[in-house]
Amino acid sequence: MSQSTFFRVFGERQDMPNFVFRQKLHIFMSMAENKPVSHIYEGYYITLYANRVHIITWNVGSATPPDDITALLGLNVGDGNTDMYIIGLQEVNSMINKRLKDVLFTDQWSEVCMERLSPFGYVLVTSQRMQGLLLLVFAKYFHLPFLRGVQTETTRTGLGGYWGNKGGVSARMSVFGHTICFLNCHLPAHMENSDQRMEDFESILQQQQFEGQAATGVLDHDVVFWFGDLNFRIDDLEMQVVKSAIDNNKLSTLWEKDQLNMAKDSETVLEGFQEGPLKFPPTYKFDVGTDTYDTSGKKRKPAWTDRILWRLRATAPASTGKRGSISGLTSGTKVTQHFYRSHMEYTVSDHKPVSSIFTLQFPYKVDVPLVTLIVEDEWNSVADAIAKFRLVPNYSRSSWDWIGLYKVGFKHHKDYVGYVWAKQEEVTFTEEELPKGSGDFILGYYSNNMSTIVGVTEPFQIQLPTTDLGMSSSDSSDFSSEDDSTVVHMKMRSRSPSPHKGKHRSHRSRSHSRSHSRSSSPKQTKTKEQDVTDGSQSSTVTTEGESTGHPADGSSSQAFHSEEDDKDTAGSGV
Ligand SMILES: O=P(O)(O)O[C@@H]1[C@H](O)[C@H](O)[C@@H](OP(=O)(O)O)[C@H](OP(=O)(O)O)[C@H]1O
Repeated sequence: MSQSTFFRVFGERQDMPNFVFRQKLHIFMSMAENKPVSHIYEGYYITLYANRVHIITWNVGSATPPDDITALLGLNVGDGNTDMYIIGLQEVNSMINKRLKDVLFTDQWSEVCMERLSPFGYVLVTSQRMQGLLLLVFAKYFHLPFLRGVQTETTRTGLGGYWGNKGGVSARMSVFGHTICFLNCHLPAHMENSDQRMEDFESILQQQQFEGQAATGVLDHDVVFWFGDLNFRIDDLEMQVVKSAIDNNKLSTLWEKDQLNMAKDSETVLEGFQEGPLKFPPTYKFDVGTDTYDTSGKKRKPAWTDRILWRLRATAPASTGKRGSISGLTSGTKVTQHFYRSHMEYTVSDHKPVSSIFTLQFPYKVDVPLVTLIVEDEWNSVADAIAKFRLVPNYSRSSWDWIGLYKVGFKHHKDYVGYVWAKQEEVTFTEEELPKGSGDFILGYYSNNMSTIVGVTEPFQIQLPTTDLGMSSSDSSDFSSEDDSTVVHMKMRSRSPSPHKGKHRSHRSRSHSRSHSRSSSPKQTKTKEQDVTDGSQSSTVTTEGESTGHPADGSSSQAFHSEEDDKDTAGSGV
């Protein structure tokens, strides 16, 4: 690649010194050939591998979700470049009757978040609930194959560790090969409990241990985001002084009395944690339905109870970057905070939500999918409804792996239109089982051993002539013998509108490798699971018992849980 082409393609500065160009080109070429790049040259970051993460924390005070959370999610102002949404809530209504309902159905907060985010291409990666604490992790659907080793943890610290009204819930994963942990905490309330808050935080860190070789403790992760209702208060200052500072926008006078800021100087457990400046007024405590600080008999002093911090594994001194952003540098990963703000317009709770947007920059990126799916750009007839797939060597395959057909705008991996067991490298979707009507769809390959989608296609259009659909079976819930690679057409659960209106984009597989062969006629599949091994790639196959359920029920996932479960996949470099 010539220097001028490199500049044009990657938008790099024309006046880049030649030696920097050569270093960057070297990194780029190494990555293009899937060679890991283990170090950074002279402090120059290649800017290709940035992930934008939007974090929200909100003590919702048992309220039902407000009508519109568009502004909270920044969907009205965003440029669509956010890769992940992390939503940490506290005090989600967990009265016993509500809790039972939430077990049977999705809770209202998860539902409203999925409802708003799915039309923009975000799917729920994982969620964890512990009484009032709820953590939701969303990502653009095409990132799913690169979010691996997803695990969650919960720790109760209420009533001496027996009650989950206080504590922490976390989700960890490797994101394009870099380990990240998101920890949502609700620490003890009240002014006098600052030490207890620190003790509980330490206890949460100690107790939360994940499986696997890489990053077993929260602080072992390359990046940790710690957020929640941390409940720290403003010491010493009288109510009137605090309120006057808020009214006169003299917030800096309150910073040094903020208990969390003060604890940073003395508590070793807080070493390395960084936080942006608190330029928004304290987010606690408000009269519900207003922007007025507490007028109740409790007369709580305003405080920054709701916080978002981050930590890089091997910390270097924080530096102030361009445009006042805060940066840190370690292990080749860089975190830049863009916003740290509150949302005063939300009044359903006695707390205001707080949000922050971060860019994570990585010197390299593991972005080779474990499974590459290949489909036609358009399915205009039933004969087009074929998918082929290739597995990377050492992929821990299961005979319960399946390929889901998803309408673009789907909410989570179970929100499929239909599926086919992935028993051989070419699978067909029969006429009866194709979705009715037209639209943009993707295929996702679900790994039973990893409990996640490990390969996706780009959107393709299904638009079948009505005659093709005329013979559709009225009973779409039937399914055939498991020996057939047969799509089971499921009733759509909680479907969302597609963000793509009409315009078809011609894509096949989301991967580096784009070989686009397909046979002209659908192959009838009768392969038994023991024969599934792809001769050219020697993938391993886990052989289990018979399945009678649909894949989302994970009929095999408990009884036949592979030892490889939850590991960052072999051969993935994660
Ligand atoms: O959720 P829990 O575990 O029941 O804990 C309560 C919660 O932290 C409330 O925010 C707090 O009210 P304030 O925010 O008004 O302090 C209340 O204090 P209280 O007992 O003084 O009402 C706590 O008991």
